[in-house]
This record gives sequence, structure tokens and C-alpha cells, in this order.
Amino acid sequence: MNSKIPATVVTGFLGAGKTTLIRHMLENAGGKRIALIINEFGDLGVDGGILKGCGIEGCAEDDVMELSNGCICCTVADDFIPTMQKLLDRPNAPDHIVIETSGLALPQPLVRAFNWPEISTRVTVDGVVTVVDGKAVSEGRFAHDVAAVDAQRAQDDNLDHETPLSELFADQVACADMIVVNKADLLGEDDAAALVSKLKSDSRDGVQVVTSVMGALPVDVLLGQGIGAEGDMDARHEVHHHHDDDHHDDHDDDHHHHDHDHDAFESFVVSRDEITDPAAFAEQLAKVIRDHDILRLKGFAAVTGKPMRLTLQAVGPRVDSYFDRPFGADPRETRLVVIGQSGLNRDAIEQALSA
Ligand SMILES: Nc1nc2c(ncn2[C@@H]2O[C@H](COP(=O)(O)OP(=O)(O)OP(=O)(O)O)[C@@H](O)[C@H]2O)c(=O)[nH]1
Repeated sequence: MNSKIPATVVTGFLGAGKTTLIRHMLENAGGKRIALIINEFGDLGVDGGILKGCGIEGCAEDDVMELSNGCICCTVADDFIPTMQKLLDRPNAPDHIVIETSGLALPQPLVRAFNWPEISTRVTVDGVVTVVDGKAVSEGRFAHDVAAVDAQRAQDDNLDHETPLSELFADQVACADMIVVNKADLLGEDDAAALVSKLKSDSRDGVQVVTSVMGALPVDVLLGQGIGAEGDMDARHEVHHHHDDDHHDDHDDDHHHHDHDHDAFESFVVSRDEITDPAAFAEQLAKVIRDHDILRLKGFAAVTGKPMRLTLQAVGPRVDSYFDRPFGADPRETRLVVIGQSGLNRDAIEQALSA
């Protein structure tokens, strides 16, 4: 198994809801030590300020670090790599690193930076999460406040001012391992479903597309994708190379507060008899996951004739399994936790997993 620290890259246009999603994740980290790196530009440290002042228990001030020189592809050596090294050299290294890119940044140069030898043996990209403004995308605007995004671009001479937002958006989708269609509360159910299926067909095979309100996704769904994106850049072409900067609009059009925001997701446990063939079972799981749009499936299995417990982890249709330890005194059981967006067909899934 690999002992690199996983890092999740969160990308998406200005105002899509990245900060909101990260805040929710930190509030629900369940004891996981998450360090945050923010790629700021222009309005220095606005998000850093918001998140540092978060008052979330277990969120220490120095767990938030800022890259203050803007464009990652230009400042990798001077800024990003040293910041990562500082974080990794701490005696209390984090369990997970989350990097929020600024509104116009493309994720590709950042992901590629993980191949630099200074850090490549110590961290890996767990996954790229692209947050989209569901309402704006479904209306073909791509960002809530297009004027603010244009102002953000205009501020920087290095920026490509010509590329339509639709193409920058396509770049973000091409790099994603998970696409979060945020602001689902502003979309009708049909529009949300149509957008999800369009994004599924526009993205690479196996990319998960989920809807959210106020970025409220279970931490288990966001983190732990185990992709290793830096090793797989060929699949994630960017169409453009540009520079990014950041500017914060202060639209404040949302005052909803969802105290109980996990309703959108559900999870349940399925138990079954011993299995006989781990490889065949992994295939069976992959099929059930595809057929039922399951986001995560994890647990362990008893394999006939084996004293060791088989651990199973699936993110989308990719299933990993390995024997982790003897059952010992524990009952020889096969138990799987299924996680997905609400509306899973529990009976059918139970049946398919028990077959
Ligand atoms: N209605 C609605 N508003 C949302 C949702 N998620 C975020 N917002 C609002 O959208 C605005 C932008 O959210 P942020 O989280 O700051 O977006 P961001 O992507 O971090 O934006 P920048 O940091 O400025 O690039 C805020 O006013 C949020 O309260 C949502 O699901 N529904």
C-alpha cells in the first residue's frame, strides 16, 4: 500500500461554491486532519480569511496555507513546491491535503506539479473535484456572475482574454475525477438530471457526477478517491494554456442554511455469505456499481478457504481488493457499505450483491 499523503484539488469558476464545499468538508472531517492550500491572487487571502476565521473545531490556523503569487503554472518552483514541502515536513503531517484553485485556474498545471521529484514520493493527487454552478451551466452562462469573471480576467495582462468561458469550462470538466453540480436548489429536478447526464457524457469514463446544495457532500464521497491523477495526465488534455488570477465578487444571493445536509446522500450496509472467487466478486461489484450509480462501496469479505479478510474499496467502477488481516476472533462475515445519492434501489442492490 502506498503511504503518500493524498491531496484533493478543488477547481471551478468564481462563485461556483468551492469555498462553501471546503468549509462543509472541514466542519464534517470527523477527526481527519485536513490541511488546506489556497491559490490566491489579487484580493489577497479572502478565502483564507474566511476559512481561517472558521472557528471549526480541530481546524488550526496554520492548517491553512496560501499561495499568494497567483498563477500556479508560473510559480510552481518558487511557491507551490516549497509550500508543499513545508507542510510535509511538519512533525504532525496532515492526513489529507486539499488545494483550492483560484476561479480561473486550470487544474492541469497544478496536477502536473505533483510529478516534481521534490514532492512526488510523498504526495499523490487523490482526485480532482470540479465544482460547477449548476444553475449557470444549465443556462449556458457557466458562471453566476459572468461580468465578475470577465473583470477577473481583465485584471491580468497574462490572461487569455479571448477564450470563451465554455472552453475553459470544458478544460475543467476534462480534468475532473468528480464533478459536483452545485446549487442544485436553484435547479428543477429535470434540469438537474439533464445536466448530470450531459456532464457524464462529456467527461471521461468513470467520472462521478453528483449534485449538491451548499457543497454538502459526505467527506467519504469527496476524499479517498485514490486516483493518482498526476500519473494520468494524458487523459486530461487541456485545450488552453492560460494564466489565472482571482477576484472575489461579493454577490450574496444565498441565505439558506441547511443544518441537516446529508439528506441528499444515503448509505446502508449489505451482509452476505462467504464469497468463493475474489476476482469474480470484484467484477460483480463493478457491475452493481455501474447499474445503480453507486458512489462508494467499501467493506470486507470472507473468502472460502482463506483465513484472511478481503478488504474491498470501490470508487465508482474501480474496485480495489487485498487481504488485510486474519479474521481472528471476529465473525467471518462479508459486509459492504454502499454510499450513493438518495434514491438508491436498496432491494435490487442487496439482491445483486448477494447473488
Ligand atoms: N443557492 C445556492 N447558493 C450557493 C450554493 N453553494 C454556494 N452558494 C453561494 O454562492 C456564492 C459563492 O460561493 P463560494 O463558495 O464563495 O464560491 P467559490 O467557488 O469559492 O468562489 P470564489 O472563491 O470567489 O472563486 C456564495 O454566496 C454562496 O453562499 C448552493 O448550493 N446554492
